[in-house]
Amino acid sequence: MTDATASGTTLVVDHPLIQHKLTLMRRSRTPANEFRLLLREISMLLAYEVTRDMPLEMIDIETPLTAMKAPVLAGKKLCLVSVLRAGGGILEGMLDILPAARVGHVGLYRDPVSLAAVEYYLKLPRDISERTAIVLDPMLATGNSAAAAVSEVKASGCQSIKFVCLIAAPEGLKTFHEAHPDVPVYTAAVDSHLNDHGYIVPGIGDAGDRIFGTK
Ligand SMILES: O=P(O)(O)OC[C@H]1O[C@H](OP(=O)(O)OP(=O)(O)O)[C@H](O)[C@@H]1O
Ligand SMILES: O=c1cc[nH]c(=O)[nH]1
Ligand SMILES: [Mg+2]
Repeated sequence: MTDATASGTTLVVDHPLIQHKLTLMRRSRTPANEFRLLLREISMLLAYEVTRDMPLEMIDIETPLTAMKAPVLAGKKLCLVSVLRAGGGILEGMLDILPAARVGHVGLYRDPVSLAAVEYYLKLPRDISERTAIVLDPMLATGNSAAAAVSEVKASGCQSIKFVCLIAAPEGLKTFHEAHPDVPVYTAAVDSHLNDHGYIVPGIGDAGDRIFGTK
């Protein structure tokens, strides 16, 4: 499902396999090892969707039987940008499908009181301006972290950017699209709302804590 407003595009990847696996992730009793595996599997399926418009070119090859023209990926190469920590959970599955992609990292945590994104690390490939960047973070809650991560990628000169998450909140999508109307958001679900602490409801809880078992 695609929701395109004047201020930006949200694509909800509602494939039944993704929806089934997301339900298993949401359950509070799902242990960290299963949670990580499910996120990795969903990320492979999201990779399939976010790369759907990658251009192809024809090259000459030889099969054991004959010569033929066959399609290979053309044009801009990819850079996956993982928002630490929780973005690492999506990065693994994306790299399974896109092993030749370069990888950048943006370290951000959410100030628990102001809910502002605080940056503590940045490392992007030198040639990122020649690539399409796919920024990865499972949660888009207030949208502050996603908007800050994409601002860093833009500041590096990259002009072709997509954002991939697992769950987004309507409030955060509005904030994000207003800040970056040119960057489409791919998500497995848009949930109901944010609670008073900025957590997505019904959500999955704190993605980083659930991936790494830190709570
Ligand atoms: O949309 P926002 O309101 O900014 O919230 C989303 C951010 O919160 C989580 O990170 P967190 O700050 O918990 O850091 P962590 O990945 O280290 O746990 C999540 O992974 C996002 O980066
Ligand atoms: O619901 C939320 C909101 C922010 N960060 C998370 O990990 N989960
Ligand atoms: Mg966290």
